[in-house]
Parts: sequence; structure tokens; C-alpha cells
Amino acid sequence: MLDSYAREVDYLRVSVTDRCNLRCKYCMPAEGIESLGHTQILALEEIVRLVRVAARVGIRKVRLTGGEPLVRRNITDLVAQIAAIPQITEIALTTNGVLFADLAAELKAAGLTRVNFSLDSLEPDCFHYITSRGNLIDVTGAIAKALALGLAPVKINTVVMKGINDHEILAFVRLAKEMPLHVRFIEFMPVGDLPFYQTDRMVSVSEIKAIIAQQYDLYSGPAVQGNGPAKCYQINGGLGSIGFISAMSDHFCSECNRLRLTADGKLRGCLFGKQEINLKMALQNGASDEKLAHLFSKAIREKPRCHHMSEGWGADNKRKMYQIGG
Ligand SMILES: Nc1nc2c(ncn2[C@@H]2O[C@H](COP(=O)(O)OP(=O)(O)OP(=O)(O)O)[C@@H](O)[C@H]2O)c(=O)[nH]1
Ligand SMILES: C[S@@+](CC[C@H](N)C(=O)[O-])C[C@H]1O[C@@H](n2cnc3c(N)ncnc32)[C@H](O)[C@@H]1O
Ligand code: SF4
Ligand code: SF4
Repeated sequence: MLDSYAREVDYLRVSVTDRCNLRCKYCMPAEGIESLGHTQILALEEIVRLVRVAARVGIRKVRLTGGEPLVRRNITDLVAQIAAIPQITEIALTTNGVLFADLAAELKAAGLTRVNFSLDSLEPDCFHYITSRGNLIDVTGAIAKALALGLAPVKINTVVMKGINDHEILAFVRLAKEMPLHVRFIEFMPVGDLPFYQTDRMVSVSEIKAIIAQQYDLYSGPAVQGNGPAKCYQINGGLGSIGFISAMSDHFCSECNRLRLTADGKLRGCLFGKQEINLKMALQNGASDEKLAHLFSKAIREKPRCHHMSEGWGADNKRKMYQIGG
């Protein structure tokens, strides 16, 4: 379905949980997180019903995210049930990878199409520092497993932070050159009013490109399969590719194609907007599929033209990235 700015909205990002087994400094504080209770989050059957209804208004691609989607119990059943909805042509996952290796084969058998991994450092100590508790080897093992299972294209999301991991930019490019991995450098966004965010920790895409240009020529090539905002480039002789997600310096809102469903059942037209439609409440009040479809259409019609992130997150905006589904 087209929104008010003639953008085709066919992509739904579903946050299946606000919980996570890591504490990446750019996303969650290390201590003091209060998770939603079981009764507050959408049941798996409710998620499946909402995706089925969303398909009626034109949603064709679904991405499971969070929090960490793989900490949600019975996630494989959810994948299988969404994959069984005839209009849904793609079901993808964004994960930190920690639990992926053990679940990979069953997720693929259930119908998972592809997977994006968050990986911000290739150095064990730096990785542990950024994630507050993670082991790099779990994630590299998970990535190897995804490649072995042919869940291609396998993408890597790397949030670049000045003085933290910006010295590894060229190492990530080398990784994308030597392996069939699609590394996307992401600008650090001030999502969720986090104390760790500082304007001078953000490294812009143009700064990242200047560092890469010291050693590599990037050139435009065939687009990598995807529905997201990354701009993709090839490396001479490379097996993978490099992408840039310039959420801050050059936002991509004019091409936005997505809605977001939060773990507690709120439908959002924009990652940064404050407007939400309470689908959990509608479900509890016995809403029919027609009524729910109407609410999805309303979210699409009222999708904002673009974000206003430079104005800050707003003290009244209590939402965090891990609650919205990054
Ligand atoms: N500003 C903004 N950033 C987004 C949006 N969607 C994704 N991002 C950023 O892009 C990163 C990568 O997103 P992924 O979850 O891997 O999904 P994707 O890029 O849509 O996936 P592909 O379909 O593989 O292109 C996220 O972590 C966010 O930082 C969005 O709608 N707005
Ligand atoms: C919130 S996580 C959820 C999925 C999963 N736990 C993971 O880490 O891939 C989704 C994505 O959001 C990104 N993200 C979180 N906080 C961010 C921030 N402040 N700026 C930019 N990207 C951020 C992460 O890098 C990750 O790729
Ligand atoms: S980015 Fe993903 S893995 Fe890291 S804390 Fe946020 S939800 Fe967890
Ligand atoms: S900031 Fe909002 S409008 Fe812009 S791309 Fe992200 S979700 Fe879409």
C-alpha cells in the first residue's frame, strides 16, 4: 500500500522481545533494565495473526528483531508460521548471533530466508567491551554457520564509534573482501536517550569512506538483496560488499518502506516518531481482522515524511531502540 508520500510500504519489522543477552553500549545500559512481563508482550499467535492481517494491506517482507529475537522461546515456530502465510515472500532475522549457531538449521528448515548479524569489533577484548558481556567467538561461529547453510546474503551490521572501534574500519573491509559477507557501516544514532551517546562519538559515512579510500577503491555494483536503507558498493576482487547506513548525515526517509511492531504490540510508522497504534489493546478488545487491517492502513497513511532526530530524542519519549526493534 502507498503512504501519503507515495512510498510503497511492504516491509514489517517485528520486535519479538525487548530482552537481550548482551548490553551493547550504544543500545542498552549495562544495568537496571526492566523487561516487559509475559502478559505485556504479544503472544506468538498474536504476532502471526497481525502479520497475516498486515499481508492484506500489502506487507510482503518481515524481519524479526528485538531486543535479541533468539532469546524468545519457540522462535522457530514463529518463523514457520509466518513463512506459511502465502503473501509473505521473505522472512529475515537481525541478531547478535550469540544463540544462532545452535538454532540455525532449524530456523532455515522453518523457512528463514536470510540473516543479518550485529558485529562491531573483530577484536575479542573490544567486542567484549562494546557488548558488556559477549564472546566474539560465538558470533564468528554463528556467521560461519549461516554461510555454510547458504542463508545468503549474510550481512554484518557495524555501528562505528569514534575512539571505540573506528580503528577497525579497514579490518572490516578486508573481511568483506575475503569472505562473501556484506558489511554495513552504520552511523551511531541518538536513539533512546542513552548516556553513552555523544555527538562526537558519531562517525559520519563520509568520514568512514575517507578512511576506506586510503586502501580500497569502492565502486557501485549490483545491489545486494535487501529492503533496508544501506547504499552498497563493491570492492575490487572482493567476495562480499560494503554498505553504508547514513541515518544521521543523509537520511533515507524518502525511500522508507517499513512499519514497526513493538514487542508490546504497538504499531509505529517511524523508528523516531512518537505515534503508536496500540494493537495489543485492540486484540484484547476482540478486534476483527477488518478492524486490525484498518489500523494497519491508518499507520501507513499517517507515516511521517521523515525523522527529526537532530532535534534530539525528547525527554517525553520513553522508548528505547531495543524496545522498538532496531
Ligand atoms: N533511521 C533508520 N535506521 C534504520 C531503519 N531501519 C534500519 N535502520 C538501521 O539499519 C540497521 C540495519 O538494519 P537491519 O535490521 O539489518 O535491517 P535492514 O537494513 O532493513 O535489512 P536488509 O533487508 O538486509 O537491507 C539497523 O540496525 C538500524 O541501525 C529505519 O527505518 N530508519
Ligand atoms: C536493536 S538491535 C536488535 C537485533 C539484535 N539484537 C542485534 O543486535 O542485531 C538491531 C540493530 O540496531 C542497531 N542499533 C542499536 N542501537 C543503535 C544506535 N544507537 N545507533 C545505530 N544503530 C543501533 C544494532 O547495531 C543492530 O544492528
Ligand atoms: S544491539 Fe542488539 S544485541 Fe546489542 S544490546 Fe541492542 S538488542 Fe542487544
Ligand atoms: S527515520 Fe522513520 S521515516 Fe526515516 S527511514 Fe527510518 S523509519 Fe523511515
